[in-house]
Amino acid sequence: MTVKSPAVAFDQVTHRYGTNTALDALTFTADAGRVTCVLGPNGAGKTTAMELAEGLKQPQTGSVRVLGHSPWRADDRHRSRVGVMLQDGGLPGAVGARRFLQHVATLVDGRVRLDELANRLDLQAFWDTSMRRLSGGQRQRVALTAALLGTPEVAFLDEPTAGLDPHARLDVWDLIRDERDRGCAVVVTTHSFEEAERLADDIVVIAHGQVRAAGTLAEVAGTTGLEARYFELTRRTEATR
Ligand SMILES: Nc1ncnc2c1ncn2[C@@H]1O[C@H](COP(=O)(O)OP(=O)(O)OP(=O)(O)O)[C@@H](O)[C@H]1O
Repeated sequence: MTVKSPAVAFDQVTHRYGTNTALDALTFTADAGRVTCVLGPNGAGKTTAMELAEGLKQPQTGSVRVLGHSPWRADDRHRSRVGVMLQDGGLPGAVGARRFLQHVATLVDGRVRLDELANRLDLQAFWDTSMRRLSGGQRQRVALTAALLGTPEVAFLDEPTAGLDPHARLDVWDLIRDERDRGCAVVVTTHSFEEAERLADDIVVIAHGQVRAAGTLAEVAGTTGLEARYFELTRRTEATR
């Protein structure tokens, strides 16, 4: 029997900003064909972990592997297999969504997908408005489309539904499930228990740069439910306040 290696693997990853330890021997995996939701309080280290996996930061200690490669050293071919939605969007302000996404589509061979995603996320409603004039939720949908245009094998989505209205949130959840069902490893950071419960196959709870729990949703939620378990795992003590 062959054992498939995980799509994403953090092994004993420590990352410091000066004297501040953002990640402390962080170890977890995420698999193809599953949605892995990463939960944790503000400052827990989620974005730092995502940025390491996206190849935007150089690892200091430990190993990060995505599709078997070190993301920091990865070439263009590797990058084309990975979709990234950053927390701040990173979108240009002056152009409209249509021009921006058409440009991205030519880079990742995603012209056919652009029509599908634009329909599903209702982008035509603001297609030609310059991105600086879009609402936060509209920009989120453009950023998500850009991340998925290339039909990636791994997608890192940093709080993909933050600020979305309830309809848009359902559309995004459906889309994420379909990405998972076609075999993509989808890694989602979120502060929403509802989102994690409705979307996640697997859960990773991080606090102070360490994994406090990892496993299937049922394993992590246990008998008390995800929210109660989360508060138990990330409880603030006087020493950490
Ligand atoms: N560029 C940076 N320079 C210095 N410290 C940083 C930098 N980026 C993050 N940090 C610190 O690293 C720690 C982890 O931050 P990170 O952004 O990874 O957390 P997070 O879990 O994504 O938080 P949030 O839920 O608020 O997005 C925090 O203490 C933060 O202040």
